Amino acid sequence: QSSLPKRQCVFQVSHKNSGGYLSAGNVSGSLQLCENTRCCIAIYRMINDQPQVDTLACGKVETFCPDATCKVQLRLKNRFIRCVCGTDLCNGNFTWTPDSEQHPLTDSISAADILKIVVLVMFPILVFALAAKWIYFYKKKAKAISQDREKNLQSVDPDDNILQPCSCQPKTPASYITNIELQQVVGQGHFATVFKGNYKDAAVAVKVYPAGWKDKFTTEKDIYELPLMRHAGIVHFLGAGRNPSDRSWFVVLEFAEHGSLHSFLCENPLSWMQAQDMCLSLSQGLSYLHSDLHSSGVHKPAVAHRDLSSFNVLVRTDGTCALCDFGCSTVLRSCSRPWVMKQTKNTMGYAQLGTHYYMSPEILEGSVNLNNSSFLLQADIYALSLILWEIWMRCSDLFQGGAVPQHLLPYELELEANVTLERLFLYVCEMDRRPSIPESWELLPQGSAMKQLLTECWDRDTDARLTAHCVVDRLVSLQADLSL
Ligand SMILES: Nc1ncnc2c1ncn2[C@@H]1O[C@H](COP(=O)(O)OP(=O)(O)OP(=O)(O)O)[C@@H](O)[C@H]1O
Repeated sequence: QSSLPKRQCVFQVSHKNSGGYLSAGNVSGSLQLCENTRCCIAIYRMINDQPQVDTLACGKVETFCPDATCKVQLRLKNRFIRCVCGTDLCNGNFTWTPDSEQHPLTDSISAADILKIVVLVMFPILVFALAAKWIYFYKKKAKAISQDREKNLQSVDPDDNILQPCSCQPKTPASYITNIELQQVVGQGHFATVFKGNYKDAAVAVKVYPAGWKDKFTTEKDIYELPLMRHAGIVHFLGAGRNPSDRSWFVVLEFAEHGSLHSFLCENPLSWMQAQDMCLSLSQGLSYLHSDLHSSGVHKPAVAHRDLSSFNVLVRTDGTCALCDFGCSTVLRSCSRPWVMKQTKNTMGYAQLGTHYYMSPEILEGSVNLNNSSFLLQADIYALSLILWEIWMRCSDLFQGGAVPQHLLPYELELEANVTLERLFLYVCEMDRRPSIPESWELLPQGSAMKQLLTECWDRDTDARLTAHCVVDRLVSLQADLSL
């Protein structure tokens, strides 16, 4: 690229996202000389069915732009039109007619593009319709479950045959999950209700799925039952079954006294050592989940969590963290690289599954390569970095001389609560922005290492992100450097 003259693109940005695109190359008037790309970009916002310029600039991330001219690509519920092209000033020459919107790209799109559009546009609609139906169904069931909560879970239905863990796991005795007394509700997720339960005077957590959510239940149970899944960084699985009275499905887990990391951080500021224990145990859990292990003839495949957030991390009494909620997870089979996904249909629905604050730029944008599932692990790393940021933002030792901020979700400050996917997309993908790191951290001995760790994990370039194993090493050496 260095021997070629720099690509010239028309430059015009709206106030909101000028920061991100200004850095893509030197601007002179309405002309920009691209620094690291040969692609120009044009983004139009649809207002009253008419496109209005949002951004014209050098592309920030595109490395591949085979089209010489600016061809319309529909994006995000048709509210934005975007094109990427690869000739000088090509982004200034954009023609649009309502027909091109109604029949998008019929002349030029490939089968892969059609698939992408179907996945991005049709799938969310389908999921939304199913979700609405489910909410109705679920509310009825949840009410019934709450009314029954004082009753014991009765013996499992032998016909369901789900208490047969894989041969590599210690067998879960059927008697273990009988006669669990359900107490109060401790969590209400999208799919299931989590109760605190009592089994032989010991606290357990019982996650109850309504009868219609067998798929979700099975995905989660199958992940817990993988060989060698017992690890301090993963909540301990005790058994699974079906309640014959209302046909609901349940998994029984170790009970984490402090509940989710999110609620813990809302209520508790942390010392540096507490924060460090949490970051380390969480990263170790993820590193273990991502690892492909062979031990004594037993194989644990790599697993991508795919819904990592501070809501899906639990805090134990000793202050360590454990991963939970594997209802969206995917097992990666690794006979030969690149990774092969076992559950491809799950992968297509990724964007709808994650808690959206934590969705990585490539997932938000839908630009992932579905043939190479290592992107699933890299998307987990992006989410991990946001959780590390959340933990450190509640660490009072990192705000000496000032009050520790209240707990905030990533991007909550910048985009307010209940941010839409569209605003998140603009902020994270188009503007390439991330949660802000306090300037005062630069004065701390560990500040620059923390900043480097976060920025390398939430890098726009998925291949540049650290592995979970590497995050563990960095956290350990961060602590070791401070102890010197
Ligand atoms: N083992 C446990 N011990 C204590 N609390 C738990 C446990 N498991 C889950 N919870 C609580 O229940 C909440 C919901 O659990 P979980 O995320 O597994 O449910 P879900 O329906 O799959 O949620 P999601 O909406 O994220 O898919 C957690 O955020 C946590 O507060």
